[in-house]
Amino acid sequence: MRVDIISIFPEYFAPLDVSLMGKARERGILDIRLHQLRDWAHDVHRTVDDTPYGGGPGMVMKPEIWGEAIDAVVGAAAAGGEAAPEGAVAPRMIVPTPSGRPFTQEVALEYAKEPWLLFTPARYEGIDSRVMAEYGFRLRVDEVSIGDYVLAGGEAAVLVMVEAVGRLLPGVLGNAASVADDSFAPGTMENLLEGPVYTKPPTWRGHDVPEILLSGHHGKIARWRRDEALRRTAEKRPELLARLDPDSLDKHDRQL
Ligand SMILES: O[C@H]1NC=Nc2ccccc21
Repeated sequence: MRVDIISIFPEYFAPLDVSLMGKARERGILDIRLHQLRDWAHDVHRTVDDTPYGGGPGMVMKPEIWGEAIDAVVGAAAAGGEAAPEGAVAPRMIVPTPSGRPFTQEVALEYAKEPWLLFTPARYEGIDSRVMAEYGFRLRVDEVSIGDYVLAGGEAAVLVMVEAVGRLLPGVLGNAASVADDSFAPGTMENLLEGPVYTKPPTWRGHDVPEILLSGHHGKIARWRRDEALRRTAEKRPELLARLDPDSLDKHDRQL
């Protein structure tokens, strides 16, 4: 998967050089390319923002700069100037914004199927809306929020999304099974929070690991884990239980 990120703070993405994402890049599973938005600002101060029409606080990011940057990143491939990723003549454009649709595990799975993503994190009050309108015709533009709170800019949201998507790509996680057992993963754990986890020692400061986990009885362990997931979900996120497909609950579940 190719991932292009255009930002005035490309250094913000240094964390993508380490750990799982770093290894995925070294192994060519993820091809992340960072671009400094100001490279397309031609005035001496490399200005990327201006005051909002209609008044109001803060600044809005200028459409011309974004247009030139996106054309340069996308156009090079679309014009054949640069090898576009296999099967993609244009990327999916993802605009992090508090006013976007919720970013969920389902959206991460959707994005993980894409050969090419373009992230356009904004600072200030956001990007002039005509940029999304302009590219809405040529690319699939998706305005997405990672949560109902306000950040200083979209860069942190891009880090969250790249990690959530990157870890789903084949070969990134050592043990593929761990994707299937994720909280919110489709299938048995869909809409359930993961239960508690334990490792050695069996007793620590007087706290014992639940006996069942030491029993080696895989059927009972799976049952205990599902019970704990249902209990934890009921306690912390009851609204998720309402989304559970009743047919996915067995007789035992219903007794909880
Ligand atoms: O994803 C959003 N969630 C909350 N705040 C934001 C601020 C800037 C960009 C994106 C977001």
